[in-house]
This record gives sequence, structure tokens and C-alpha cells, in this order.
Amino acid sequence: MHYNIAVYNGEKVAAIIAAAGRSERMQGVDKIFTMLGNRPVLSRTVYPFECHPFIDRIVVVINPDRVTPAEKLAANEKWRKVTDIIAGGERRQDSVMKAIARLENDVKWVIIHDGARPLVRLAQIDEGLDAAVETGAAVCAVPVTDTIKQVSAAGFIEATLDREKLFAVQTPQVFRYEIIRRAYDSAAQMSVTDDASLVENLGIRVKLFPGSYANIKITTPESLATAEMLWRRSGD
Ligand SMILES: Nc1ccn([C@@H]2O[C@H](COP(=O)(O)OP(=O)(O)OP(=O)(O)O)[C@@H](O)[C@H]2O)c(=O)n1
Ligand SMILES: C[C@](O)(CO)[C@H](O)COP(=O)(O)O
Repeated sequence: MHYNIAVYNGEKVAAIIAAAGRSERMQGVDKIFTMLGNRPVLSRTVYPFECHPFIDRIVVVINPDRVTPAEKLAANEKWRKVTDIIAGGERRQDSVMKAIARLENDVKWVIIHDGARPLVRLAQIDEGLDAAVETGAAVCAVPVTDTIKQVSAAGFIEATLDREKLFAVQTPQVFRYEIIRRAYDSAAQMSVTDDASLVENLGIRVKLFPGSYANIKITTPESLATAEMLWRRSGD
């Protein structure tokens, strides 16, 4: 059953959980269903969105081979807000595009989040919505902590970039529905690694809001080990 009661400033908010990747860098572990503190990573990721008072509905995009396990998980977890579990596409952006197509015009805000970032906090959802009010687009990010070099194809340093201006962008990424829909519609030929890139391409300013060094993306076995340590430390 879907309860239509949640709004942000009177406007409906949908979340998209992009979880349709192939976990190719995980050496055979399906990172979306692997356990983190006795619960699958996907459960951990969906939970803050399921609990959040502003989120009305959630679309989960899943690898085509894993739709049935995801549906079983949704039933076990008794997720009330997950209205759609759909098969993803080839690239992350193809998966997100399929999810956006599921949303109707009555949704005013869309929060896009990686299924592989289970350590997102409830407060980051609030902060993202508040940050997005100004231009209709906001992404969470942290200052980079390494020195970043621009390198030639031959492997030589070309430039040392000014670290003060460099941020590592995470998810959640928050957009007005009309903006993200237009961004995805207008950039079918572009290949991007995050949703904000498509919005930037429209010439719309994207605001940063504080991410967290704990909001890691599980990408490699090492990052899963880090996530487990961070999860234990969080005390949940
Ligand atoms: N076709 C795709 C590819 C990725 N993702 C999702 O986008 C997020 C970020 O992608 P990434 O960490 O690169 O995940 P994978 O694509 O699974 O990783 P890999 O490249 O190692 O296969 C993940 O939650 C992943 O499930 C997606 O929904 N659809
Ligand atoms: C969207 C993202 O998580 C922001 O950091 C990231 O760009 C996803 O990249 P990936 O290549 O799909 O891991």
C-alpha cells in the first residue's frame, strides 16, 4: 500500500535509488545484496529514504538479473514507499533515466542516490532539499583531501590543480523534477558519471551542500571493509 502523505514545503518528493550496476570491481561480490551489519546493503540504503518524513515514494532501479531478489527484499522489509522496482540500463545514467520516466508531473522534487552508498544520513536529505531551493539543483560533496594532478596520456603530470576549488561529489543529488527531466531528455548522446553533469549542461547552477567522508560508495572490496568499519562505529 502506498500512503500519499509526505511533502516538502507542500511539494511531493520522490527518491530514485540507482542500484542496477554490475559490481565489476567487487571481485565477484554483488555489493547491492552483500551484508552490512546483518542487513543487505540495499536495505541500509533505502532505510533513510523510507523513514524520511518528506519522501513520498521511492523508485529502486536494479540489475535486470536481480529484480526478483529485490522484490523479495522489499516484501521482507515491508517498505511502504517503494512504489516501483524496475530493471536498470547499461550505464548508470540509463538506469536513472528509466526511473525518471516512472515519475509523474505531480512529483516536484527528485532525490537521486546510489544504491552503493548505504551510509547516507537522514540529515543529508533535508540539507539537500534546502540547498536545492535556490536554483532547483544541489549535490552533496566533500573537499578533496589528496593533491590532484592532471596527467597526460603518456603518464606525465601536466598540472597540479588548486585543491581549494576541488570537491569530490557524492549522492544524494537533488533536483526539481522539471529540471532533471529536461536534463535527461536533452542529453541522450552525452556520457556522464553523475546526474548534476546533465543539469550543468543546461546552464543551470548547481549548489553544493556538505557531504560526509563516511558517505562512501562501495566500489571495491576495500571500500566494503571501510563501510563495515564505519557502520560499526555509527553504533546502529
Ligand atoms: N547501469 C548502472 C550502473 C550503475 N548503477 C548504480 O550506480 C551506482 C554507482 O555505480 P558504481 O559504483 O560504478 O556501481 P557498479 O556499476 O555496480 O560498479 P562497477 O563499475 O564496478 O560494475 C551504484 O549504486 C550502481 O548500482 C546503476 O544503477 N545502473
Ligand atoms: C554519482 C557518483 O556516485 C558521484 O560520485 C559517481 O559519479 C558514480 O560513478 P560510477 O562510475 O558510476 O561509480
